[in-house]
Amino acid sequence: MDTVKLTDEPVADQDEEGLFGEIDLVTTADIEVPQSLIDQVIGQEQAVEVIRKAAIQRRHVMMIGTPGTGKSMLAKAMSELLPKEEMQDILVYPNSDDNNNPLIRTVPSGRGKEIVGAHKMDARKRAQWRNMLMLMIVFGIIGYALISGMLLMGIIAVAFIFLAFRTMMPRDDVMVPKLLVSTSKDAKAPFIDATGSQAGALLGDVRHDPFQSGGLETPSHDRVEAGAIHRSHKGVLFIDEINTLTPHSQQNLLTALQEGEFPITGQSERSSGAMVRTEPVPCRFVMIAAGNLDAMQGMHPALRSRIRGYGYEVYMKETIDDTPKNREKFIRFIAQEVKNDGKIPPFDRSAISEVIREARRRSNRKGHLTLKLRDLGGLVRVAGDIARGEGAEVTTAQHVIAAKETARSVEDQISDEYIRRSRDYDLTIVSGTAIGKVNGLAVMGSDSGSVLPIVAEVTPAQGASGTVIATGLLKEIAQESIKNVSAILKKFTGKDIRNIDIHVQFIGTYQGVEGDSASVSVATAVISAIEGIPVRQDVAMTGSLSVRGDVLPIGGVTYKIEAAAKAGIKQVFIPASNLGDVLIENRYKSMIEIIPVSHIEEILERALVPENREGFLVKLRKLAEHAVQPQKSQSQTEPGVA
Ligand SMILES: Nc1ncnc2c1ncn2[C@@H]1O[C@H](COP(=O)(O)OP(=O)(O)OP(=O)(O)O)[C@@H](O)[C@H]1O
Repeated sequence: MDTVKLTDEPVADQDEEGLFGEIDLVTTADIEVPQSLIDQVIGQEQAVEVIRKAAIQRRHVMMIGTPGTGKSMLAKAMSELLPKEEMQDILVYPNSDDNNNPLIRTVPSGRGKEIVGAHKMDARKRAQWRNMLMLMIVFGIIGYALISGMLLMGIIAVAFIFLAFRTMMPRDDVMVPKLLVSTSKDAKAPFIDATGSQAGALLGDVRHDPFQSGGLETPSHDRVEAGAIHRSHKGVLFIDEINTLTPHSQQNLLTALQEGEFPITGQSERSSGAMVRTEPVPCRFVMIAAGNLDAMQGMHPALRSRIRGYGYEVYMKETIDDTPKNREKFIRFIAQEVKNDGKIPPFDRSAISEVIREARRRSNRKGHLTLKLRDLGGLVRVAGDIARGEGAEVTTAQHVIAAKETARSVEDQISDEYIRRSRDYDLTIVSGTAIGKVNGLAVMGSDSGSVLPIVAEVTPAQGASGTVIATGLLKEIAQESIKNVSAILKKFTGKDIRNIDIHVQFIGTYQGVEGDSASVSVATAVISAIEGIPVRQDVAMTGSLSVRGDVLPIGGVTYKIEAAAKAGIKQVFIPASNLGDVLIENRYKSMIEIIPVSHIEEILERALVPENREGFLVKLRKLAEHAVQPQKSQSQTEPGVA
């Protein structure tokens, strides 16, 4: 069993040669940033290929993946790639036969404004003519009244005429069509983001009219509003988190996709707009639906089937291999973010190295770089802002390191706060020994670790046979993993656990425990409780456990080790197969010793207090020797034991 020495050399120095390979640059200003959006996409080659194909054929696409991996960027890029089409303006006209069924007309791009302008001009002329006529009549009456001395009668007649003109003559703007969707001739295909839209914003709406009579009403065609599906006519309609749309909206969206046109009606039942329904309005858009895996479950099956039948589904990658070619792309990514921001100074080689190191760290996987580039872009911008604030010409590694401190996730900040609180109340003890208590490790959110104390207690069985009772906010996999621990207990304690109930408590699990990475800690805590051997509290551990006691890899190892170091833990046991994933910050390296392990026995040997463990270890070895003979047949039955 080895402990791991991590050097304290700044990474920029360690890596710089290998990191930049053939690339000759002083700062990111030397890197050329591609013009088109699709060429700016990093690491999602498969998605890029799908988008290119789908654009040529005008197919729909569903992109599933983690937020910030470039889904909306690809959707925008698709609108740039769509084959050039004649754009159309959409107009809505009053219908003299049925006021509640406004008419829809499409005209070539740019004509819509001209038509509405011409109608308005006409209406203005008619209004001027009418006003002139009214003035002439009024002056005539006043003149006659003055001559004939019937002034009072004259005033009454003028008022009557005025009212008659206002209420009985049709209003001139009533016949002016409304420009529902306006496009310009040279514009690219529209890109409309309808994420989180209510039914009205998505499918169009007709506004309510509080004055529905007496000449004060607004004509129904004037109250019609286009929806995102209409505004994206001949372009791209992007909907992220598609599962958040109501089933009713999804059903209507499906109809719009199938028909290529969709009438607009008032979406609120109580509004006067609900009585209005236009002729079908064209909406031939390409839909890009996006979301994480949950989105697929919440999606209307018919809508999903429509996309599958007439388009592509693509899964967004979360990491890419850490190869020279991919690192080159990452350098270009930093250059892109700097250029797109426009205000921050370029990054020098040391700053680039630091960002790439962070990309490795955030990938949570050995030999990989993260593709959650929105977050990484955030780090680039914060580092740039710090450099700019200092008036620096270039952004350096120091600025990136400072940015990492500033741009910490809320989970990370909460985790610190939790560590402080648990110290105040002695919830997490990082020194001395205790029976049945182990410092486990957990991940909060996606990038923050925390120490998770686990306590076990053994009592005589209440029922016919012993049970394992776990408390704390445990999700399904965590519950399952605890059941599996009983197989280990039989093997490692040699005791018949039918006569005992084992209680396991996860302390302070406000966020809930997912996954089975606490199973080594549970096993150690329970063995300690059953055997009455104290566990060192200055150690922490993480790892999944096979029913045979092998320690299996887990996620988030870097963040877990950092959390243990922050809490004051001196040694941490991690699965040996996770060793390559460890990319902890330099400042933690001298604070903690990392011990890779392959089997629970290695943990027990180290974590149980030496004075008390010898008898147990001798027994353990004997049990292991016994187990060698029948191991083959036993291993086939073990997985069923829980
Ligand atoms: N693959 C990528 N290549 C280059 N830049 C990227 C990539 N992914 C994300 N980015 C950067 O992150 C920003 C945000 O990404 P984007 O909005 O496309 O993510 P998303 O997957 O749509 O996330 P969400 O689902 O939360 O909307 C982009 O504008 C871009 O600057």
